[in-house]
This record gives sequence, structure tokens and C-alpha cells, in this order.
Amino acid sequence: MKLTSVQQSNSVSAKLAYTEYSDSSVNVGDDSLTIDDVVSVARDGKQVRLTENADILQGIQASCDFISDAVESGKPIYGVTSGFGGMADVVISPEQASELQTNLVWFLKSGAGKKLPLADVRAAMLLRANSHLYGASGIRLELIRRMEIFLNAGVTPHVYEFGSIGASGDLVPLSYITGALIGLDSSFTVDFNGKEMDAPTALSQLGLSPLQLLPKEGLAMMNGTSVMTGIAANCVYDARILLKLAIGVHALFVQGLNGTNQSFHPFIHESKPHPGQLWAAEQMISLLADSRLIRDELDGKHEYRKQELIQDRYSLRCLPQYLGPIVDGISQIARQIETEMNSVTDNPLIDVENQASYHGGNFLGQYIGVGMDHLRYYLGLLAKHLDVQIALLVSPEFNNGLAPSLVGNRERKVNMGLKGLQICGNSIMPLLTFYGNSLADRYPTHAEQFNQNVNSQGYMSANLARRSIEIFQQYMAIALMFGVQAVDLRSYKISGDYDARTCLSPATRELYSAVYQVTGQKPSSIRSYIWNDNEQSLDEHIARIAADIADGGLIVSAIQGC
Ligand SMILES: O=C(O)/C=C/c1ccccc1
Repeated sequence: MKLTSVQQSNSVSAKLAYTEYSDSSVNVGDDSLTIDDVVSVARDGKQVRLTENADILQGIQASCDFISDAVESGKPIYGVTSGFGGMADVVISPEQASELQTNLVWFLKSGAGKKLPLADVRAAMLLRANSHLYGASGIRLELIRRMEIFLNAGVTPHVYEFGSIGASGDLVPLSYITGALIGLDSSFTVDFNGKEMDAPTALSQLGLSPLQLLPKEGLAMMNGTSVMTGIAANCVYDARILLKLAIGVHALFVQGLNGTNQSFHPFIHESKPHPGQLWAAEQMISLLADSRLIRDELDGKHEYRKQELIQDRYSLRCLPQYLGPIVDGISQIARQIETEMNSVTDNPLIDVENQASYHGGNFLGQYIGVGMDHLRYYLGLLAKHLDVQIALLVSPEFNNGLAPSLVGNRERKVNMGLKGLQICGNSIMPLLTFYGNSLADRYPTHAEQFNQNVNSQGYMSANLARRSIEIFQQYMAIALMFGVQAVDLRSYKISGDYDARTCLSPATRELYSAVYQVTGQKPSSIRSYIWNDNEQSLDEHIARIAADIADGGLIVSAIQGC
């Protein structure tokens, strides 16, 4: 099974052959989870194995015992012997303590909009289980194990795109997961390996019975950041791929424009050593090494070039300085997401060792809200950079001798080249910078009787980030098409051969060839990628390339070494 981040349909069959653990299972509870772990479970169907560490399992049981003792002795604990949120002044009797938890699932079952992609819900279940294994939540191992069973059997609760303000965690989205795990009612539904069914039926097919929530368990399940964090983890994974692809495309563009490699000289970047800037410059040096299409000026030479500038324009020359903050920013977001993934995010938290419970607010998803806002902002910046270079490529005033709009066959006068493709790209790029607007600062202060009067909007920010990535994958397809056409035309100018493989740097050849392969074309010595306008449907090429990127196909493999 492969569930992509942009899996459009929730009915995609999840053909998961889950029976036994294999060596390649993701262990949960022993070590910290990484973003790659999340993606391998969420999209690739990798199995999950909960820890068997006796200390950890004892800690989980001890946290449950703490809660049952507290209920029995009538101790006041928020959400266990009190009402919720702005109604926490209501005293709940020991007899009502269990019903309080079940009732929580019911009143939170108020989501709206489309269903979330299955991969995001799978990521959420993995992270919820991971969080509970810290033994600070007062939830039985039996209930935590249900998430392992669901993941390994390919059972994914249906969760909706609207409903969380990311404050008391993802209450509404997690109510759907909780209701399905305990088989509360047939109105909770799941995807069972591609088949839609109600949760009680799914449970019986798994050989499980409906489960009655004990005191605190509902709150432990629903009071956390796991859904937004799962979405964010999947988004960061995709954003890293888009970043690498963007650098690969820039390397094609520099070659297409016959740019210089001098702008990436280590001396320049060691003189301003931001890690992201240094990394981007090193990438460009290695991606352009041994290219016949660039001006190789690493030795410090530079010539007057008649009507051409002695140095390149900023979008080429300042590429590492421009990309640096994006690279560093995405790294920081990734670190923060991984911390959130390996955290306890409910309330109250139980300190078993000191036999105490603490009322706090780890469920506020501010790191996700701010992180996903920033991620979308960085994606916008990345798209804008590609767009300005495309503008150089299509303009004879700036493209160092290529045809206007990168027309292939100039003898066919009606050919207009990649004009439509650029216009389509121009319609997408502003949307990506628009999606870069922040959401976390627009929170309603009156939420939930003014109890949740700061809220992160992290869930919606993460949902917007997924959309931004989907849009960018389309845009990246367009950028790659420009890159391939440009290097073909430049190659002809330099060697008389349109097949750019002979002139391209070895490090960009694979990316170039992958684009040809995905679009069902072959490089040719006598014609460029797009030769005559009426010989292909450019929209089909965009769709194929974008789908390959979303699926982590050939094009993504081509840049994995970078
Ligand atoms: O204030 C809190 O800690 C939690 C609030 C809340 C509100 C509604 C449902 C569940 C939790």
C-alpha cells in the first residue's frame, strides 16, 4: 500500500497484509519516533509494535491505578471528577465518572467538511499511542493497543477536516478516533482496507468487543495534539522533498540560462556561514559539477560578455542567500514537530513517581500552528523564486540566447512554446504565497466560554499546509518541464545536440531523465522535449509529473541522493 499525502480519495484501497510483526516494524515507546517513521506507517503501511518494556507497561498501569484511587477517594481532579473546560465547576460523582468520558465522545462528535486523508488519520493514531506510552495519561494499555491493532489491520476511522481549534488538542477529530476504537455506535465509521463500514462491525471483524471507557480515558484520548501533529509530520516530509526538487530544478535552470557557478563559491558562503546558505551553495556546486552548459568560473575568472552582464542576476547569483532561511526554517520546524510527536499532550498529567496529578496545557498546539504557518510561508517563497527564474527563461532579453517562450521548432511560425505553461504557473505561484499567510494569530478569544481563549489553530494550519503542498506539486511539475526544455535548447546551442544528457552535469542527468520517462517521452538529438505545440497535451504532462511527485516515484528517487 502507498497512501500519498495528497491522496485524493479516502476509498483508496489499503491493501495491508498485516499478520505478524516483521523486523522492519516501527517500535513505539522505546525510542523517539521520527518524521520518517510516521510516514512509513501512515503511507507505506509499515507495521507498528508497541514496547514490551516492563517498566513502561507498569508505569501505564500505575497511572490508571492513580486515577481509580482518586475517583474512589473522591479527590478533585479536573475532567475526572469535574466537568470539562468552562464547566469545570461541575462536580462529578464517582458513579458518573465513567459516563462523563463516554459523554465526551458524544458531544465532541461535531466535525464538518470532507474526510481527512487516511494517511493523516493513521499518523494521528500512531502518535496518540506513542504519547500514551509515556505513562502520564491514565489510560489502559488495552485501549492503547487498539490503535496498534487498527494500524496493523488497515482500519482507519473517518475524521473530518473542520472541528479543531488546536487548543484543548484536537478534541473533535480525536472523538471520531476514540468512538471507533471503542465501537461506541454505528455512526462512527471506518475504512477497513478500502471498505467503508461502521465501527462496531469493524471491531467484530477484528475479534474485538466494544470497550467501556474508564474515568480519564476519554480525556486522555481526545485531549491531545496528535492529529495536527500527524498531518504536520506528513507535510514536513513532503516539504523536504519539494525543497530538494526545487534545488534540482534551480540546477537545471542555471544550466538552461548558461549561468555561472562562481556565485556558489565556498569562499563567499564561508564568509557568511548560515547553515542553510552553506548547504544550498554546496548543493549547487555539486549539482553543477562537470556541466558543459554553465560558465565554469570557480577559479575566479570572469569575462566581459558583450551585451550580457558580467555577473548573473539576483535570482541566480543570490540563490544560496535566498534559499538559506528556507532551509534553516524547515529544519527548525522538523525539530519542533519531532518534539511534539514524542510528547505527552493531554491534561491533567499524572506523575506516578510522586503520586500527584498536575493541571496544565500541553494540548495547546502552538508549535504546530506557528510551524505550519511558517512552512506554508517558506513554500510560497520557494515557489516565487522558481517563478522569477522561469520569467528569465522565457524572455529573450534575459535568457542568454534561447528562443522566446522556449519555442522548440522555430521554423513552425505558429509555435508559441511554453507560453500557456508559464501562464498556468503564474496562476499557481501567487496562490502559494497567499497560502503563506498566517492563521495562528487569528484565533477567536471567546472560544469555549472563554476557557480556550488562546488557541493555536494548529489543526487548520496543518490542513492548509497539506493543501499548499498539493498545489506546489502541480507547480513543481511545471517548473520541471521548463527545466527540461531549457537544458535541451541550451544543449543544442552549445553542442548542436538537443539531447541534453551529453552536456548536463552528471548530478542532474537523473532528474532530467526521470521527467522524460514519467511523461512517456525520450530525449532526442534532433528535437527538444517540447518541439511543436500540437504534438502533446501539456496538461497531461503536468498531471503525470505531479502524480509521480506525490507518490514518491521516479522523480523523487532521482533527487534522493542530494
Ligand atoms: O480546559 C481544559 O483543560 C479542557 C477543556 C475541554 C473542553 C471541552 C472538552 C474537553 C476539554
